[in-house]
Amino acid sequence: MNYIQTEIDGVWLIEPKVFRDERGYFMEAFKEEEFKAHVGDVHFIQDNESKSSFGVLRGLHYQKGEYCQAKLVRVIKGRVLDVAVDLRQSSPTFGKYVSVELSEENKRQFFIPRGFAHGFLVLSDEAIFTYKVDNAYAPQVEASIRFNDDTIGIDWPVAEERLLLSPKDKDAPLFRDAEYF
Ligand SMILES: Cc1cn([C@H]2C[C@H](O)[C@@H](COP(=O)(O)OP(=O)(O)O[C@H]3O[C@@H](C)C(=O)[C@@H](O)[C@H]3O)O2)c(=O)[nH]c1=O
Repeated sequence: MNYIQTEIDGVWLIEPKVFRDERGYFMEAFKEEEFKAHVGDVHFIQDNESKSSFGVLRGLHYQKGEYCQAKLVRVIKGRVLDVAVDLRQSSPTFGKYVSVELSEENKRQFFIPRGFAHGFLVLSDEAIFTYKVDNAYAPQVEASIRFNDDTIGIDWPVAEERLLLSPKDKDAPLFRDAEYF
């Protein structure tokens, strides 16, 4: 696997080695020791999966305080634009974001450490998204930031009229009202 540092410290792009033959392909999707050596000692405790159709935008999500989560995300069907927003107040990239296209074809993975908000937009007809998290789901402290907040200025490649968001995400607070880390 190739571990590539992104422009935001702590956010990684991971490219698995894919072995193709006449049967199809094989790849190692997660290797704890290797992950630890490159990225750090993250103990994942839960795997999640969601399916969404074109234009679905989930995010920007985070869990507050001690329930914050690191996420290792990937796409097993379709194509998405995945985005991580730095909420770490002492970080030189506080308020900045990094985005990457993840797809069934490129099989890239994206690691988002604790202290970030995360979201993704589906670019294919359908996408199945799967991810590991290192902390328990805690609905009492889950929070969203508005996907089109001007301060963050994410360049989403689908027109707003075509987006489908949950009511909670549509009315999410702005970045200036978020809880930072
Ligand atoms: C995230 C989550 C949701 N749920 C339930 C709550 C709810 O009834 C249903 C759908 O939840 P949501 O609308 O929050 O699902 P969704 O919008 O897909 O939320 C996810 O979005 C992406 C961008 C992330 O980064 C994730 O951490 C998570 O916040 O699933 C769980 O039971 N466990 C979980 O870990």
